[in-house]
Amino acid sequence: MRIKVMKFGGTSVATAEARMTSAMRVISAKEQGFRPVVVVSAIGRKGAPYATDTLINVLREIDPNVEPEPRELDLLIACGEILSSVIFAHTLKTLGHPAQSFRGGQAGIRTDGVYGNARIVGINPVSLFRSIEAGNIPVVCGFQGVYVAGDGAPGGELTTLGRGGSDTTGAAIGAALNADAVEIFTDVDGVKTADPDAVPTAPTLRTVTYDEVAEIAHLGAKVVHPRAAEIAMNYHIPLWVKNTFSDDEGTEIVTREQFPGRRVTGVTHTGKLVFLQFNLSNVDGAERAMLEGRIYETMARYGVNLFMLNLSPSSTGFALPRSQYPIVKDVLDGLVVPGAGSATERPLYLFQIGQHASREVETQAALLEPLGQIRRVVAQLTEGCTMVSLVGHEYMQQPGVFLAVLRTLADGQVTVLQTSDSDYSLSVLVPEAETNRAVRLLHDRFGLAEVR
Ligand SMILES: Nc1ncnc2c1ncn2[C@@H]1O[C@H](COP(=O)(O)OP(=O)(O)O)[C@@H](O)[C@H]1O
Ligand SMILES: N[C@@H](CC(=O)OP(=O)(O)O)C(=O)O
Repeated sequence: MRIKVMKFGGTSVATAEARMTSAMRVISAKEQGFRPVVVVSAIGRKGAPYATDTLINVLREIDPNVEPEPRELDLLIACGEILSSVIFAHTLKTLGHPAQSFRGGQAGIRTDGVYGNARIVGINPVSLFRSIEAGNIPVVCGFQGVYVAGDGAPGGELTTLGRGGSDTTGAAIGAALNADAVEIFTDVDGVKTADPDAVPTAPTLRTVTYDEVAEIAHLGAKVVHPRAAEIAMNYHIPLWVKNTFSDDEGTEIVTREQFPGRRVTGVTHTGKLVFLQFNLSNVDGAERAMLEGRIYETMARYGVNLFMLNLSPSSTGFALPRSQYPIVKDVLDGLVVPGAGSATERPLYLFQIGQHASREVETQAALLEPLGQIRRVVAQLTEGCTMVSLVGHEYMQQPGVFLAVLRTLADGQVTVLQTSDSDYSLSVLVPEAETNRAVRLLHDRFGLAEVR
């Protein structure tokens, strides 16, 4: 059985017309002899009545000061994909092609119990195979699964896979069904050398490797979810990114062996970030590792996505998405960590975010005053920044690339606040207002308009 998984993003199912275009692509795959399995995202983008962001706001608007429970939020936002899959399946039916919609759990997608950012732990595709064998086109809700705890609720708990997670559903279903290909349909021709909003002339890459695309995605390009690229790579599933609304051939994602060589692939940028640099010069040498451990354990426990990590004998720091900053401020500002030693001698480390102590920190300080010596661990706070990254393979560690990045930005009068690198990327933290300019400068400097 030649199965093709076809994932349609929010814009590809946004209107009846868009759904018709998407449905015709599914029918065409069926006519070519494939057994299509569809994965859909919620209808439309921010502002559309059933888009994920709109559903999140339904709870936030009740009282912005009360964070919704992640479990409840997942139950609500998963409705966006449920609505979308039923409508899409019915659209196919009206065109004469039997179709059946499936919630993530009904499609056999099991996850861990991390609401809002669950990971798929296994897929039992039996219901999808049955549906296909009965002549249907299954239409699976993207971005959701079910967590079944050993002694928990018998039907399990609904979970979502993190923003943009329908791509992950597509790749995972592709792996579970041993699909011939997974196609991610969106509103651009494929993976481009930069976000077309920043560089409208950015060309579409014809071929990228799984690790390049995972890096591009991790460093901010929404076009494919990094976990989708990882899953497709691990299970050797051919992956494509295509435009629902054009006949462009799209981007094929392949292994490094299939596409060796050295190049700069693209420039990406993240959304708004906040940068925190903790001054540890006040901390006894032996206790630094303990405090660093405490900071990073806390970030991991709250699922905070960290960028630009740095560690030195006197400080440690990282950038994080602006949207996650309230959680971090909540847990770290005013946190008290006792140092080693007897109750009367040990220092009490008091965390403070920003140069000016909040009321929370001052209250803690006043309460702790009689108990021992307080040592403040102050984090310098830089708000309103983004990370711009040059992505490529076998290139980043070449002598001179880093210098070229810094010179280009200096000549363009872009302030660089921090830098970091990995095997596949070089990143700079810049003021948010300079993001698009920095992307364009690097795109020009590395000749990306010519890359294919
Ligand atoms: N390097 C890139 N290549 C292609 N698209 C990109 C890139 N960086 C950012 N994007 C953005 O990603 C969008 C597609 O992702 P997304 O909004 O999640 O679509 P969908 O709703 O179809 O899943 C494009 O409209 C484009 O603006
Ligand atoms: N609807 C979810 C999941 C998703 O993947 O959406 P899209 O494919 O439209 O990016 C979200 O907005 O996060």
